Amino acid sequence: MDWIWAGVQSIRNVFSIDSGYRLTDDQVINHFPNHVELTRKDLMKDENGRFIHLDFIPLTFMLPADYNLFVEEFRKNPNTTWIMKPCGKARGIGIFLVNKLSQLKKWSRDTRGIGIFLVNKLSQLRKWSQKTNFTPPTSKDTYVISKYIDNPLLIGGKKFDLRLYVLVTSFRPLKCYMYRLGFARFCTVKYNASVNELDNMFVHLTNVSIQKQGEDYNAVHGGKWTVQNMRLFLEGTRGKEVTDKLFDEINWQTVHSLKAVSGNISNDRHCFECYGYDYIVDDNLKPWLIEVNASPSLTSTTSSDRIMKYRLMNDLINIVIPLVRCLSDVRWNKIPQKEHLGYFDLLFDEELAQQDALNMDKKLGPGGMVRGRKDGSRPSPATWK
Ligand SMILES: Nc1ncnc2c1ncn2[C@@H]1O[C@H](COP(=O)(O)OP(=O)(O)OP(=O)(O)O)[C@@H](O)[C@H]1O
Repeated sequence: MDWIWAGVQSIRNVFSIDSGYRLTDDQVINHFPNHVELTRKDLMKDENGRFIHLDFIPLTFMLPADYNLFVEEFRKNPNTTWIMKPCGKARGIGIFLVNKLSQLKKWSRDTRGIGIFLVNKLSQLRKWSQKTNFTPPTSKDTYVISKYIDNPLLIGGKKFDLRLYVLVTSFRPLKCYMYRLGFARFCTVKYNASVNELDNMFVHLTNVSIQKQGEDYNAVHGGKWTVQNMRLFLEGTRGKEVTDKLFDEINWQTVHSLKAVSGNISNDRHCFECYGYDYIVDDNLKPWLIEVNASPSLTSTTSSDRIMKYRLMNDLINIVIPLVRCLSDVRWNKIPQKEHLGYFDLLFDEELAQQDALNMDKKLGPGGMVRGRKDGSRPSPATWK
């Protein structure tokens, strides 16, 4: 049996028709062929090729392609701050905040090859393409610009985000697991939304690679808190009910982001994926999905980090390997017994949900209706549909 752990670059070679490589019945690999559908900043589209707009993802535009749409939106709310991110990069590289259109114009002048300009006639485009010998922008040239969540929940006055690990063993039917040992990553400098601090990345970006460069970085705890400690803190300060609701909402958003792309993913049974989900929680305790990483970093910055990542790999192997052994029969995507899940919890099993729905229909009879919860919160995992 072969367990292949490949980088996202190598995956293209493995699945390319030219490589002539075919996975055998006892081989599994850690990415789906087109996993980028969920993780590339500019690619989250539905099966009809339309951008997915989910109310838990900050409003986002592509630049330069959506510049006009962006300007329209900007003018509606001129006091909003936006965050610009280069599409093909990670670890906070090339990110900056914008709160004036003039900053964007300056950026477009300073950035060779990505002139932003307004077009209202096709003839202008034609002229431009002749002049520039038109080549479509590559991911290197494109940026996403997203509404900046400027009211993050602060702990000790500092902004943080959550890194959660989600294992997907099948997209159709969707089967996914949430890891209990995720963590919160804190900024080293107290949050300050004032315009003067917009350039201060130690205030705004929670990436460890950025924070590590700051004077106040603490190498012992690495500016991290386990999700479990975060949960306890929130239960103590805000109450159990709202804390449970927050984490239910995070689980629900995760499932919905996966379901949104599930129709587009090549659901190869040799593949599994361990995604790194990044969430920011705002001061109303609403979680916002910021990014999904297909290759979450497995390097460690502290000793507890090392132990956690070791456990993560161990638990992941314990789930995936038994599934590989049944690749050629119907058991290949069965959910393992609870005691074999380690720190993973089953997040969603579409087969189970369909079965539940069927049973519910039978119970209610024709025209029956399933009501939501009285407090308006989302239903529990077993019945997510
Ligand atoms: N819309 C937003 N509102 C507030 N903060 C944001 C927003 N988007 C990103 N950030 C902050 O910027 C950081 C970097 O953003 P993001 O994770 O999207 O970029 P990245 O460079 O791809 O990082 P990674 O290495 O995690 O892939 C986040 O960790 C978060 O702290």
